[in-house]
Amino acid sequence: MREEEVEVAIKVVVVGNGAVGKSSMIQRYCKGIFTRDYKKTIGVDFLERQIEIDGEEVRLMLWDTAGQEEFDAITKAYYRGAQACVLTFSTLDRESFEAIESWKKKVEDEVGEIVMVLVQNKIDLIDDAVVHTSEAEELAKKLKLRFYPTSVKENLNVEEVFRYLATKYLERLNSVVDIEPKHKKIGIGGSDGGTFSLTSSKKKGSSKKSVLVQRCLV
Ligand SMILES: Nc1nc2c(ncn2[C@@H]2O[C@H](COP(=O)(O)OP(=O)(O)OP(=O)(O)O)[C@@H](O)[C@H]2O)c(=O)[nH]1
Repeated sequence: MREEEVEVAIKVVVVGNGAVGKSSMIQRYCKGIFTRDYKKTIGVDFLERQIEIDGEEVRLMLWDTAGQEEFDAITKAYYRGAQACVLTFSTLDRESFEAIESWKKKVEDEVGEIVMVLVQNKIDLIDDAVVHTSEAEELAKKLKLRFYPTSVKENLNVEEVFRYLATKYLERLNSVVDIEPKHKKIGIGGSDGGTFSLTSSKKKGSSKKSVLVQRCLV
């Protein structure tokens, strides 16, 4: 077992109906760009970005999944091992809002209960909205999720969404590491537990936690 401090890696899946802005959100967050072109995601894709939370390095691996049902069989396989999820719908697409609970279920059926957030994208087009923010807030309350209205185009709240997920995940991780006996292998996140495993190696007298995250994607 390695003793040095190892970064935490978090697999985040971004889900929601087609054309709600999932690929755009990931591109904005990881590459700082926005494009008007719509190119349907076929299957899955992933980008990553490293951030710091309370002095801790966190690597976010953002998995972009196709919104169309025809790709369900492929995308479901990629939910495995996810530790966080962005449930996305569009301000201009009522169906995408109504599909949120089924997206949540699809993810939870694969990985169990993980950190999630509800996102209403394209808020820059609020004048043409077919879903009101108050309805989204109500849904978030019902599902016990944090809600963020975002505009990927205007770069509004995108950073906040991913920072929230990472912070929440670290909170859970740290509380699990604190209560686990030393040197015991633990899993957090997906119910299959097979994609990531964490080994606590907290040293006596050391206030700093050292968490080994092994990445073994299927
Ligand atoms: N006005 C506006 N347009 C956006 C925003 N986010 C994305 N779009 C546009 O919406 C369209 C669809 O965006 P994508 O990111 O490809 O959507 P997706 O959810 O990945 O779609 P699938 O790959 O089919 O699942 C593109 O034309 C984007 O430019 C936003 O915040 N505001």
